[in-house]
Amino acid sequence: MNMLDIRGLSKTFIGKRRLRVEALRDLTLSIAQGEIFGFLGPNGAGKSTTIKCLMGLIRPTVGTATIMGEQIGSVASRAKIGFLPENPAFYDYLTAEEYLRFVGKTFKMPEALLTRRTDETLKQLELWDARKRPMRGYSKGMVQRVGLAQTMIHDPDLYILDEPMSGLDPIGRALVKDIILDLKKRGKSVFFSTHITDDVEKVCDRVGVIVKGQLEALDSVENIVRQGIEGYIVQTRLSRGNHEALGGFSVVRTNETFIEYFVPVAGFNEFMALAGQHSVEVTLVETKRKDLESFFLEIVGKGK
Ligand SMILES: Nc1ncnc2c1ncn2[C@@H]1O[C@H](COP(=O)(O)OP(=O)(O)OP(=O)(O)O)[C@@H](O)[C@H]1O
Repeated sequence: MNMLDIRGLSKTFIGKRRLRVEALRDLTLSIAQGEIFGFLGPNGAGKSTTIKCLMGLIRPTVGTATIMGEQIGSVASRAKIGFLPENPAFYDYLTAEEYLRFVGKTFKMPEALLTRRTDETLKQLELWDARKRPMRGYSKGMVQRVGLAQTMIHDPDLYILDEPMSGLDPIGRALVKDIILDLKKRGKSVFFSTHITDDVEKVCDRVGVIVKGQLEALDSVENIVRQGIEGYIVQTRLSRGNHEALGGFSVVRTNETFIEYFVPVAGFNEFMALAGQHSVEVTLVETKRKDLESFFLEIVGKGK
């Protein structure tokens, strides 16, 4: 059974002066157990709308979705998820420890388990030293970490996180990435939204790119990166062989020891044959690939 199954989900908002906004159009996708899925899209693409539908906070106009077999919006489906909203707001007169205990109680966790999980989670999110302080004195990064902590307290199998790295400094981002990877190791599934490609490249198995409410691409990160091979940077020793024979290839860099050529994928065999025939010594070959960022920008560009 899939952890998450979305079938033809659409949401149209009727705004001021009865203006229609098609925030989400016919979204279909599934998340398998143990999968980390990045839902990537620019601002206003429909990421939060999707997540709000999955959490039962708004009703889809058309379509359905199930979470481990339970209909979205049902109490049974909500109990199976760790959910981080886009801009979490807490009862800030509570301490992190009190708040986590409060959340755990809403999941009806038994006392001994709740105490153990509260301590573990506070430590994992590096909130242990601040656990007895009211959250109103917390920095933005600490509040975001409490947000993540409350998703983990009941140790759910599926995490739905709306921009979990937003507002965090590089250390905070690295911590969140480590936590997501740790969840994966423990067989958990994560669906998270972001507009930052680097977050996806580092932690995700698969990515869906959404633009203007439409899913424009859905593939494994590995495939995207592999398909993005543009060619090779081949380094050769300047003092060896007849470099004129390689005049058909563009030189990308040169210094007193080496000349580096850009060799397109289709020209690689020819380059190596010519280098061999003319005694040019090849010292290094590096793959030149389009990164996920370029892939994302291309898709967003097409969607405009
Ligand atoms: N309650 C609402 N009423 C009218 N339009 C809405 C409502 N909520 C969202 N929208 C519109 O739906 C579209 C998608 O918004 P959504 O918040 O889902 O985007 P997003 O991908 O999460 O963006 P961001 O990265 O900026 O958070 C936008 O055009 C937005 O203005």
